Amino acid sequence: MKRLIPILKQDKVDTDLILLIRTILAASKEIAFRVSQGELAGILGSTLDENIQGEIQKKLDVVANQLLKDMLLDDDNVAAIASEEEPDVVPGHQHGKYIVAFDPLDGSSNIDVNGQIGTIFTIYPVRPDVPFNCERQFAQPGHQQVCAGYVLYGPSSLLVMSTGGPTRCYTLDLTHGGYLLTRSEMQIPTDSKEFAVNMANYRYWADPVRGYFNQLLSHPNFANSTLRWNAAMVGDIHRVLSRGGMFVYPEDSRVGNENGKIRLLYEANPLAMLVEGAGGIATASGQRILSIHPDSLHQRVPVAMGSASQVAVLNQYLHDRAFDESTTHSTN
Ligand SMILES: O=P(O)(O)OC[C@H]1O[C@](O)(COP(=O)(O)O)[C@@H](O)[C@@H]1O
Ligand SMILES: [Mg+2]
Ligand SMILES: [Mg+2]
Repeated sequence: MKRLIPILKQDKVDTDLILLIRTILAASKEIAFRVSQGELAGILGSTLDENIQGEIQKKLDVVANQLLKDMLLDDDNVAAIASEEEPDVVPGHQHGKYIVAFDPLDGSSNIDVNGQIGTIFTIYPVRPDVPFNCERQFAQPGHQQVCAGYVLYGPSSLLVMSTGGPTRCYTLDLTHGGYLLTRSEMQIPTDSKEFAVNMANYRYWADPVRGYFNQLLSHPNFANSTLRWNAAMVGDIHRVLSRGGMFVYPEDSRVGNENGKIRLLYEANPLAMLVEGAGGIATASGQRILSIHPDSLHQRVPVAMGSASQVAVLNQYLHDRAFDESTTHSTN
């Protein structure tokens, strides 16, 4: 089985970037160990603190965030970091070549029930035109990412990562502690019957979104459709990368959810790079996610990503409904 570092060298990845990836993965192994220890490691349950998202932080959110922060700030290649659990940019080294953003623990609501959880990360080159430690460093569209990945802490710990080429999957080998290549090129089937959405939010959706899911649940064209929802985007996207399907988190009428729940910088962008690298598509209201120019660290985007034709059908439906509504209004 091939090991990670020789593969990155073969892919001609910059040496400093390889060292930085190694730093992130060292933190992920420590998190994987704590996760496997569960209550024995005292990582279950909540803190009394609220993060910038207005969510009560889980103990493991805080532990994972601190582990990644400590290790990254020790790395000279890092100019600045951003995290779901940090309100602002955390400055690193003035001459660092890269900036890193991460969701230290994705699927927080699954922690106390031993469900699937993960860590999502993304790396960009530092912008030479703005100060190394300011928020504008992170105002780069997703297609500027030089590396994106997640570690899924499940029955086995898996790393899925791209440095711009294929989306590859590695398994953490507990016998020698390294990630070994287990899937050299993940390819998403173009079509699928599986979809992932939190249907309980139906009441908050706009009519066109409701209309699409009404069709999905009743129209003969969509017979045999199957719903899967892991409550951890990293787990749902891993299933999509492994056997196809579509992940959707629409905008809705709840306060704060005007753009849905998924954060652009450290959730949507890295997962979009992996999905596109595996032949799928990743959109926000029909627009390519990787072309969006971020305007704030924790901004959210409505998401539809996965099997290309499945996502295209959804976007076409929403586009047609929006068009119908606009023509109806203009003729009234
Ligand atoms: O509670 P809901 O509506 O099912 O939302 C689940 C979604 O929220 C998330 O858990 C948000 O991520 P965090 O756990 O990192 O906050 C996603 O992973 C998941 O897809
Ligand atoms: Mg998350
Ligand atoms: Mg999180």
